[in-house]
Amino acid sequence: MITKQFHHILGLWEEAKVKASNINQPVLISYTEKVDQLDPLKYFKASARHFPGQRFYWSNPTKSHVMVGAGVAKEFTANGTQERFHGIEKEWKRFSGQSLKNQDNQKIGPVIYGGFSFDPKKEKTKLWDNFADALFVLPTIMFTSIDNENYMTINYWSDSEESHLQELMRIKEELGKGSSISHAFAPEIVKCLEMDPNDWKESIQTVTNRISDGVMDKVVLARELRVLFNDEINVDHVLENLLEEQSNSYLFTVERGSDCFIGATPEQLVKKDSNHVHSMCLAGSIGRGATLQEDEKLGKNLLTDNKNIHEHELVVQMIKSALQEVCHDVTTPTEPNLYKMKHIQHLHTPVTANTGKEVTLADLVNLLHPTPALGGYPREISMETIREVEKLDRGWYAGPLGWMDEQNDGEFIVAIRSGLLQGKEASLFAGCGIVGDSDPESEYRETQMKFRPMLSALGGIKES
Ligand SMILES: C=C(O[C@H]1C=CC=C(C(=O)O)[C@@H]1O)C(=O)O
Ligand SMILES: [Mg+2]
Repeated sequence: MITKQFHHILGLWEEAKVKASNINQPVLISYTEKVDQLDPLKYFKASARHFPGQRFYWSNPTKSHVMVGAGVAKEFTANGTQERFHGIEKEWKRFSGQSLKNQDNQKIGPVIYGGFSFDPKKEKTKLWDNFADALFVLPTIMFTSIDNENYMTINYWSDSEESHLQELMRIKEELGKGSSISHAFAPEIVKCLEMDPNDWKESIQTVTNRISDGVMDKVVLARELRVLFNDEINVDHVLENLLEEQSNSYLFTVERGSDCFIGATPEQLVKKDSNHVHSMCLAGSIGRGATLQEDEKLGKNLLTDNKNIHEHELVVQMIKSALQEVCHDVTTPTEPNLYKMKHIQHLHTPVTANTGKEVTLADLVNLLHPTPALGGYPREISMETIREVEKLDRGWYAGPLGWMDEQNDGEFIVAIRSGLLQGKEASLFAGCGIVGDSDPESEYRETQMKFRPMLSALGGIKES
């Protein structure tokens, strides 16, 4: 039976075929419909059956924006340093600029999502083989929830087969029902491997010495914790735990075959919504207290601690001056406030600005990444120092991860508090901002604290 909806889908397909032959390239069709309330996690779980290893999850801290993508309608990649941000944007524009849609809702349409490695110049290891320096996906099917309104989008091409469109319709109906399979048994940790803590602390000392010599002001050094389990890690289960425990963070999951990059980050890099730009300075950390009084005391200590204020201020200055290059009305409060999550609290300064039509999302990411919250200050010398001193392959850890739509709006976060899941292994990453008076021992403890969100979601630490 041909439904009215399928008739519409076929109609757009016929229209796209004509357009494709005129412009001599395949034309993308993006069909969106409003759907009833649907739990995004159930949708994410359900999509594993048809799109194993090809799922994406994104939610902002307030959950006013949730996206779940599945399948690959098109992939956009770039490797190496040359213009990777603009390269992806340009290629996406080439297709999205010619796309056909079934409705004029400017909010919902085709979206690509993905991420960038932290530093394309760093020597690569095999660990991140499945994650290119720039990799974005236009999903086959996407669920979007914006301000509690829910939509399903299917993306197909002028050169698709009719049988493929029928199959898409069928899968869309099935996914709309969701799946509530839950996994009661999480695998157990067999072993945790880390580089010798003394070697890491020595590298902190090397950097503080250089900072004291006036070579630079700040460098962020990270370390990796490799966690081995007695069984395969279940992505759905980890995401479910993160959703429960890290409600004040952006949550993200990018599956690439048997690998999955997942995390719960509090840190936004940039959001562009028409001419409005938002960014965030997040640097300077302390733990959470067991009682309200203790917690407030810790927060107060952080707000008045000179080392942390300096670590934070370098980020504020850099983000403000980077945005001032292409924006006007760059505004921040004069003092940082506290951003609290389950295991940690940070100094936080929100930034807003306005920009002109000619400025693109890639321009903004290119200007901002890496901020001194992940790289250091000044940028070049701190990046060279990380390449030289840090004994790990960051891959997508601390890189920009996010989405862009066809109006060139979108949002990128900084992919920290994250881990790469590969079968029975998880590689977790955590870093901290090193300034002149950093103490190696307390920086080490700070990274331990930053591993906790992922360790806990993996079932690795028992919460008190
Ligand atoms: C580099 C990380 O955190 C950054 C973000 C917030 C606070 C930070 C700090 O206090 O050192 C770091 O700059 C990480 O979590 O791996
Ligand atoms: Mg710090």
